[in-house]
Amino acid sequence: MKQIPCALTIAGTDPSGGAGIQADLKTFQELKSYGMSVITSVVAQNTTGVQDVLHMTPEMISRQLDSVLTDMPVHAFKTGMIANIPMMEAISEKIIDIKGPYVMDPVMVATSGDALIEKEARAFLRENLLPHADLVTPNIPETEFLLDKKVETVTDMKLAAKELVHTYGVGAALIKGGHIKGEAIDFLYDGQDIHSFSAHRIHTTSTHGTGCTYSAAITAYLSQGKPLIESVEYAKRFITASLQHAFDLGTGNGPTNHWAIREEGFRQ
Ligand SMILES: Nc1ncnc2c1ncn2[C@@H]1O[C@H](COP(=O)(O)OP(=O)(O)O)[C@@H](O)[C@H]1O
Ligand SMILES: Cc1ncc(COP(=O)(O)O)c(N)n1
Repeated sequence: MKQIPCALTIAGTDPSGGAGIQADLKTFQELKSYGMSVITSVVAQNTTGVQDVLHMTPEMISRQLDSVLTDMPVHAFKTGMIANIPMMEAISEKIIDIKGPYVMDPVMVATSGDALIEKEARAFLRENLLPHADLVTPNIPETEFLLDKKVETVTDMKLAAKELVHTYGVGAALIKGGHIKGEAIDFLYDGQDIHSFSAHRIHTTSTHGTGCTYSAAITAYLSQGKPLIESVEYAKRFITASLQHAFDLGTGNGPTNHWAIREEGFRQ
């Protein structure tokens, strides 16, 4: 029987469907991996910002992880919003048993500017969860929080990727350049070489959930057994198309278009 690629996301929710668990599951589905999810926080949010948050207990996160891990294969998984230290402890205890690659999207602040992680938890994430990850995908502000220094140029981005791997023990680091001027260029350091992934900057305000969708696409491709560099390359095309055809929905920063590859018609 054909093996079904299975991808898991451990993240917060977005009832308006553009970010978090909802974006991840849509992306897994679109890219033909079987999607599974463990919810860390229920977030009342939409394209304009975050209205309220309810955190799951660490016990409930562990129970959800047990439900998945005792019954289902996980060929790759990602983490997104993990708001506090007890949640991080619960997650790090369970994920060490998962064999598939781990993609960490170190979610800290929503596009709207609302904080999604407690300040004291940032260092804990870096010291305790990051070393378990095969890939971390910070945007520029997240890279600055993780390394406690300014990242302003492409040279800074490349150095930051190397520092995350060599000093903090993550397998590979992809620094995303959505927040600097010019080309939308991302740099991946895999422990050996720097690889760049570039796209023309698209003039759109529909960027809600961009980081979630990108890391979910990488996770989907990894769950299918594609190598890291190829997974990032395909995911970059996916996120660029999703931004190019982004939906004009909501009154704030609209969601990206998870169906975009059908419109672009490129092969996966
Ligand atoms: N306006 C844009 N045009 C094209 N690509 C973009 C644009 N904004 C972001 N990207 C790309 O989208 C991905 C997410 O990047 P970024 O915005 O930095 O992350 P986040 O959503 O986590 O803040 C990266 O590949 C980045 O280069
Ligand atoms: C639950 C959750 N996780 C992550 C984000 C970040 O979204 P973005 O990719 O726009 O920075 C979000 N808004 N909500």
